[in-house]
Amino acid sequence: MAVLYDRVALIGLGLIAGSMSLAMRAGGLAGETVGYARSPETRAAARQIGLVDRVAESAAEAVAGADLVVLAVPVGVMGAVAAEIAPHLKPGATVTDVGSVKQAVIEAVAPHIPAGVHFVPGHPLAGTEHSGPHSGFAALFRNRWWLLTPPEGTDPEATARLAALIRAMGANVEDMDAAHHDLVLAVTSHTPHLIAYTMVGVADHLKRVTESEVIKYSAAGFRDFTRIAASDPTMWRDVFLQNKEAVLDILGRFTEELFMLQRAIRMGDGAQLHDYFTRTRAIRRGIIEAGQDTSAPDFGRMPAGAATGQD
Ligand SMILES: NC(=O)c1ccc[n+]([C@@H]2O[C@H](COP(=O)([O-])OP(=O)(O)OC[C@H]3O[C@@H](n4cnc5c(N)ncnc54)[C@H](O)[C@@H]3O)[C@@H](O)[C@H]2O)c1
Ligand SMILES: O=C(O)C(=O)C[C@]1(C(=O)O)C=C[C@@H](O)C=C1
Repeated sequence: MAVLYDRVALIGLGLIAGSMSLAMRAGGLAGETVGYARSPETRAAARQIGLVDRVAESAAEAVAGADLVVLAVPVGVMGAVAAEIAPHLKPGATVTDVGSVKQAVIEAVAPHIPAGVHFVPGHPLAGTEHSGPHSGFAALFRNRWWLLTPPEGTDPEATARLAALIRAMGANVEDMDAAHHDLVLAVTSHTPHLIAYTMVGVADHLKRVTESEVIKYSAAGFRDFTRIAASDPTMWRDVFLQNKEAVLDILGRFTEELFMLQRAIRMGDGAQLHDYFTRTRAIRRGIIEAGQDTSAPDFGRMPAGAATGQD
């Protein structure tokens, strides 16, 4: 594989940045990777395991001379990090981010990007419940979608080069409008996470009544909820605060459906329940027939055979 960027700076050294670094190393895609994270413990851990080629002591040092800068921090601090690095960006460089929310990140980051530097926002639809410098792995993005939401007027060459890097890491790239992205992700990722957090919270309250039974007899469905509910609290706090409108919209619809099902149960309306579950089963079967495996944790997995990157 050819080197696509001579120097790549990764700001934040957690699951996503770590996985990118390892994937770029595996494919020989970057001349050098330089990383920075705010906490000295994270920088020390990254240095110890050789997560990047070089760990910098400041964000400014990390981005100096970098051809690609990746913002891989919680969405709530993207703007502050962009402000910090802005004066140190190399003319002609590309800045991208991997945040789970796009409109709020664009609003926070774009005003800081100097003329002559390209900003191409993005979001890999791949992750796990783990975080931190030890959690990354090179295959994370393989056969997953990676959405790019370049605002109008973004340099097409900068976007195409970033897309080539993403494909070389094994993912498939699609462009999407940022507002549409936020609504889609509110349905497929953000609200499901909130529901998982809530369900585990309910079980925790119940534990006082049932003692250890909740854990002891937890079946696959509840186990999947606990996996999702183990996700990083800072990341998810920021996602809900930064994608507030779309999540509240979907949550409102969810609550209406839940009340409707609650009423059907109370009224003993078996036909309504059966009809509803028949419809949802058809949706799941339709997804599988289209070749998309939706088994947790892969909301972002591509239809089989859609990968165009290396394997
Ligand atoms: N975890 C997922 O499943 C997933 C998937 C796709 C996208 N994302 C997005 O990717 C981004 C990173 O998520 P992650 O899972 O890699 O998180 P993580 O918690 O594993 O890593 C975040 C890193 O950012 C660092 N950091 C925090 N504040 C900082 C600051 N002000 N300056 C410099 N470094 C700072 C932390 O020290 C840590 O190294 C988030 O915006 C998240 O929404 C996450
Ligand atoms: O599999 C998981 O653990 C995830 O939560 C990954 C997941 C998702 O919801 O699909 C979470 C947040 C992201 O922004 C992208 C991917």
